[in-house]
Amino acid sequence: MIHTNEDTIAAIATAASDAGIGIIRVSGSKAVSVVSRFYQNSKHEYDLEQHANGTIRFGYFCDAKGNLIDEVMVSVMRAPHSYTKEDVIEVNTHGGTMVMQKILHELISDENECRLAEPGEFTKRAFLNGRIDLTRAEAVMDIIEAKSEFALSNSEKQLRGDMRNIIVDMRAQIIYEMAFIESALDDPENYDLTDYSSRIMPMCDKLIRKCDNLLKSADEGRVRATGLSTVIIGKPNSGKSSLLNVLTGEETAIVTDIAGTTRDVIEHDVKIDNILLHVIDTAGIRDSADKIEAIGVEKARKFAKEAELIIYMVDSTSQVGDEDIEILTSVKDKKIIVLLNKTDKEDEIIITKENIQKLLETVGINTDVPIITTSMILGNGIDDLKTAISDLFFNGKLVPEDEIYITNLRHKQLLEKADRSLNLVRDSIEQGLSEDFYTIDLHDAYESLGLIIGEEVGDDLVEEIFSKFCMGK
Ligand SMILES: Nc1nc2c(c(=O)[nH]1)N(C=O)[C@@H](CNc1ccc(C(=O)N[C@@H](CCC(=O)O)C(=O)O)cc1)CN2
Ligand SMILES: Nc1nc2c(ncn2[C@@H]2O[C@H](COP(=O)(O)OP(=O)(O)OP(=O)(O)O)[C@@H](O)[C@H]2O)c(=O)[nH]1
Ligand SMILES: [Mg+2]
Repeated sequence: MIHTNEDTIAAIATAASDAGIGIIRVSGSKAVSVVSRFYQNSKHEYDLEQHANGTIRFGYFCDAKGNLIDEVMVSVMRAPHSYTKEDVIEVNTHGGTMVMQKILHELISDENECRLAEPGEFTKRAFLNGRIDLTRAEAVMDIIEAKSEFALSNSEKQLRGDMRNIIVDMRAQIIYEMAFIESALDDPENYDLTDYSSRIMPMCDKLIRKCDNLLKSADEGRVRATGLSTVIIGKPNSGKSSLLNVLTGEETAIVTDIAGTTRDVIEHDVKIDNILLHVIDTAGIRDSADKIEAIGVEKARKFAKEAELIIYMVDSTSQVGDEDIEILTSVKDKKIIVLLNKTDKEDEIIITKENIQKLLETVGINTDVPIITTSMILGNGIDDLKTAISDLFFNGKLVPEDEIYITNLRHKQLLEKADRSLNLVRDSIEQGLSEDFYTIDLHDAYESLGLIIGEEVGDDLVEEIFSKFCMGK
């Protein structure tokens, strides 16, 4: 059967796991009549067709033969006042996977009337029916996937329409100039292009700056949203796994006093204030005859190479030397924080911050690398570590700013394209080319920005974007 946007669709909107309540959502012109077939009110006196909009009522959901499946609550939201702008019914059942599946199965059994929704199809309809633009539809997905305070708050801003408004505003400025040029070329008597280039130049610069600022936010936005990949490396027994455990607040990794305890990499997401870190604990680096340990050491080096942040762990009660130089050299171009650990063993400390400073100089690492004294046993130095991370990556700003960050690769690429087109407009102006030259590039910029909010976007792209959504959304 060919799926169309006119079909009535149904899907489980809540998680596919046992929960208190589950919602099965139905959308489309047949929604009310399809659900009516299975819905009974306690006194049989009540008809779904009469159900007041936006209200919820108790009743029974029975199968086609009239056998009770579950007691439910049903809400009706008629077009256009619904999520999809179509008639929407939500059946609230007990949230067992079995009961939700059974009800869904009844609803979609008669395929001509109602079929299973594709992933993201409800939100796709909200977009196609004009309730939300593409950035807001994408925000819905981002909210569901958000794993940090930042990711969530940024996506909520996008859902609110902040991104859309910026783009709409930029496009309005572009189309105004395009219209002006066109009118002037058609009707030179009434529209004067004398000195026009000195007027359009500032506008162009402003738009380019806007693009550049948004693009700048993209890299920071990604780190903030998906987490900073952070690798803890150092010699065996320095306290790397202890740090991971302190950060996660649980026994995530095995800690013993035997050098070479950690062999494989251990990964864990850790939230530090508003920053999400993807922390990777690794095997202590040394030459090992043990085959398994040697593989672990190789892995540690590989992960360190791909990391965005290196936490270099040093045992302050143990000599530093060639091995440290060798490890630090391999990560010298990364952002590094050095932890000088085990400082609770006051009498045994032989390595100081100054020694580390010298070591870093030997390796040729910038001397403003933070060196923090810590004790994993006492939990000392963790706050300093947090501050150092926020300084390194966010200039000390931990609270998300009110500005919106670009976190979507599609938006980033289209903004880059618009940026390039606007720079071409700028070049044309500088070269004193005639106005009709600008319009081509202005139009390209206008189109690229339009694709971000979903105007002039083709069916293929719409399919691709919404197919990444989850079921029932
Ligand atoms: N039960 C339930 N909870 C949900 C949703 C839902 O669809 N059902 N949502 C989504 O998945 C989100 C809420 N988003 C929504 C956005 C708009 C409309 C809506 O009906 N809008 C209409 C009418 C607005 C009104 O009456 O004020 C409109 O914009 O025209 C519904 C939900 C999160 N929680
Ligand atoms: N006194 C003291 N002992 C610590 C501290 N941090 C870790 N230790 C101890 O040092 C030993 C090694 O700690 P681990 O966290 O397993 O060290 P590691 O760097 O993961 O070691 P490998 O996995 O072998 O590379 C354990 O006995 C820890 O209890 C600290 O700050 N002070
Ligand atoms: Mg370890």
